Order: sequence, then C-alpha cells, then structure tokens
Amino acid sequence: MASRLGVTTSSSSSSSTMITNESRSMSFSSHFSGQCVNMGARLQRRRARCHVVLVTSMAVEQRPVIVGLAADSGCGKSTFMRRLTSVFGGAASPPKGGNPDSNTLISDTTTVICLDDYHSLDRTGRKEKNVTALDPRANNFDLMYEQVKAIRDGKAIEKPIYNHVTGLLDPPETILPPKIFVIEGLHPMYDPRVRELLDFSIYLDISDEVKFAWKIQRDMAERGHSLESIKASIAARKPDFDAYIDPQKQYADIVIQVLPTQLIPDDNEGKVLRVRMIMKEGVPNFIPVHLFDEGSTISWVPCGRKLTCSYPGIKFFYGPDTYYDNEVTILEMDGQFDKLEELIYVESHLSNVSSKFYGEVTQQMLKHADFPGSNNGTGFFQTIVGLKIREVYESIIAKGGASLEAVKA
Ligand SMILES: Nc1ncnc2c1ncn2[C@@H]1O[C@H](COP(=O)(O)OP(=O)(O)OP(=O)(O)O)[C@@H](O)[C@H]1O
Ligand SMILES: O=C(CO)[C@H](O)[C@H](O)COP(=O)(O)O
Repeated sequence: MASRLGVTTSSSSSSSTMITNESRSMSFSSHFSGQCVNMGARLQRRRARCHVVLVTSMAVEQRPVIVGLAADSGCGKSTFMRRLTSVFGGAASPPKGGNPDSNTLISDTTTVICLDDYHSLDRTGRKEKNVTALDPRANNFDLMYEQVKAIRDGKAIEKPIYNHVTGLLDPPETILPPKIFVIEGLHPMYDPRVRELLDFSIYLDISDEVKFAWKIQRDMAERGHSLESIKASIAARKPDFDAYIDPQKQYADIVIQVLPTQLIPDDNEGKVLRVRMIMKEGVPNFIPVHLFDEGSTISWVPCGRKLTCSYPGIKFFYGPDTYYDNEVTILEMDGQFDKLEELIYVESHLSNVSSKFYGEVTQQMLKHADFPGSNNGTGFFQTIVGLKIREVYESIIAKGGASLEAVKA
C-alpha cells in the first residue's frame, strides 16, 4: 500500500495509520522494500505484523535527533512536551485521521511517542500475571530498541498503540522519521541499547510528597478517583518505581528535581516548590546554564525592587556538585513568582539559557501562563530545557553529525 508521501507499508498492517510531519528533514522517493523486524515477543505472535517499514531511495540529509524523557505517570511529561513543541513554533496534535486514542503527538519539527505503546501485556494480562506496567516483563524492549533504531536510521516504523481508554493493545500506527524524535515514558533509559541511541536525555524527578499532591489534584478532581484508591495505587507502584524507573536518573543529561519548599518550615501543603535543575558536565552539544558567574557557588534572593515576591519569597542557588559520580552544575529555585512578566529580571542574570533573543524564556513562560507550574521553577526550568533541546538539535545538524552518511560510517 502506498502513502501520499511515497512510503509504503508492509502488507500485513492493513489497519495501520499513516502519520506525517508537515515539514520533514528527509525527502522520500516512491520506492519501498519491506522489512519485518523480529519482534520476538508474545505481542508479535499474537498480532503477527511487521513493525518496521524500510524506506529506500531516500534523498536523506539528516537522521532524526533522538531525545528521551523519563518520568513516572502523572509527573508532568505532557506539560513539558507542550512547552517543548511550542519552542519550535508549532502546536502538537495527535495524528490526523488516526486512532483517536493514539498517544502520539506530532508537530512540524517533533514527533513525540509514548513508550506505554511498548507494553507487551495489556491491562488484563498484567492483572493475570500480577505485574505492574513499570515491570520490564510487561514491556517489549526488543521492539522498542529496533524501532527507535529504525527511526534514527531514517526508516518509518509500524508502532503498536497501547490504548489507555480500553487497556488493550490496538493496531499499529505508522510513524515517519521527524527532525526530532522524542520518546517519553517510564523506560527511555532503562535498556542500554535504547539509551545508546539517545542524543539527549531528561529525567523528571518528582518527590513522593509532590507526586502525591499532583495525583490527588488530577485523579480526584478530574478523574473522580477516591483518596484511598490514589494512595493504594501509589503504594502498589512504589517498589517497581524504585527498582526500574528511579535508577534511570543517573543516566540523564538533565534531571529536574521537584521537592517541597524549604522556605516554609514543615510545609505540608505542597503548593510552593523547590525545583533543582541538575545539569551534567561534558555532554556533547550541551552547555549548562549559569547564574552570574560560571563555576561559583551563589545563593541569591532576587526579591526587592525588580521582582515582586509575596510570602514565602524566592531563593535561587547555583553551584557545582556531583551526582551519581558525575560532575554536575545545579541551578535551584525555591518559591514562586507573583508577576510572570518580572521573570525577565531573573532571566537577565542567567547565562547560556540557549535563547535566540533577549527575553525568550520569559516570552515562552508568558505564552503558557495557564500551564501547570508556570509560576515556579518547574515551568521555568522546563522552558529552559526546551531551548536546550533546540540548541542540541541545531548543533548536531550544524556539525553534520546527524547525516545518515555519518550514521552509516
Ligand atoms: N509543574 C506542575 N505544577 C503543578 N502541577 C503539575 C505540574 N506538572 C503537572 N502537574 C499536575 O500533574 C498532572 C499530570 O501532568 P501531566 O499530564 O503533564 O503528566 P504526565 O506525566 O504526562 O501524566 P501521564 O503519564 O499520567 O499522562 C496535571 O494535571 C497537573 O495536575
Ligand atoms: O504507568 C503508566 C504510564 O502511563 C500507566 O499506568 C500504564 O501505562 C498503564 O496504563 P493504564 O493504567 O491506563 O492501564
């Protein structure tokens, strides 16, 4: 079957959905030679489909740049992704005309896939085997690796869909290689083979107290869950979270850590947050942000004439540290902004935020003032990380490191 972009999908995937990026870094000619990947998992036997589409005769200029975003469920991945795609100018939307329950988000530059789509056990299967979705046994890492590699090599894939509405595995959707391919979910850095494919990686590290507050807010207010069921679900996931998800933060190039404030003694409301951006040193194409003076250790209370702060105020910290034996730079913000437009005052004291013009971080924050976390360090640092990803992408392209010729060599 031939698509409008001239990419042909394998014959057995008749129910798959073609997904396109409006502007892509590669142009494809009209020929196809099909290739089935050995999925080697129960899912493959059950569904008996080919899951990689080989695109031949490509006039390829560059391979996609691959970004991994890891976090537990309900920890702000979607919000972060919306901030990231906005940095590139376009809105992200689910595949047009595809499965309405697809987890994929496509914009001009980025395609974001959710790694829940690589669950090998559906909801019933997990219940029968008494495993959580965080357990590697409930996920198909062979397929994840083969498909992320295929995208990195400039090939389209037939990716499964995990349907969160029904709890079932739906027929696959076709994903074409974009400029930037983001894999977000529970395990982007779990499998060493997948980890090796990442050009840049981020871990959202939300402390238990804050995670609990966010989950209550969302699952009670928006999804009608009871307090008891939320507590039970967090407790049931905790051992697997500690075993399989949390350790991935040691591999991340940036960790955004979200903790309760230290500005209010014994705070138990969880509304004011202390957010730390932990940036690894020596990562290719990435220079950490610094405050005032690179390499110094600085504690800064910016409240006063140029920044309005109500109780409990705002405090920044900046300095070098070690994290899992790696040298890192930490930028920390505790507290929240009263007037978002005054953020320009803080931005003007930061260097290496990877903005293209003066005030770009503040502009992005104002644009999405209604997103969760826009008045504190979560939104502020997520926005900066979005600009960093753009810079990583642009510098890989500028150096020619993403040409498919370089990949082959
Ligand atoms: N920075 C933030 N500040 C306050 N609340 C937040 C923040 N980020 C997320 N939340 C809360 O957490 C909820 C989940 O956020 P989001 O949908 O972005 O997470 P997710 O990781 O994509 O979740 P899931 O994987 O379950 O879809 C939001 O509805 C909001 O209530
Ligand atoms: O940890 C999760 C990541 O989003 C989900 O709980 C997992 O994907 C299972 O989804 P569901 O609860 O809808 O069956």
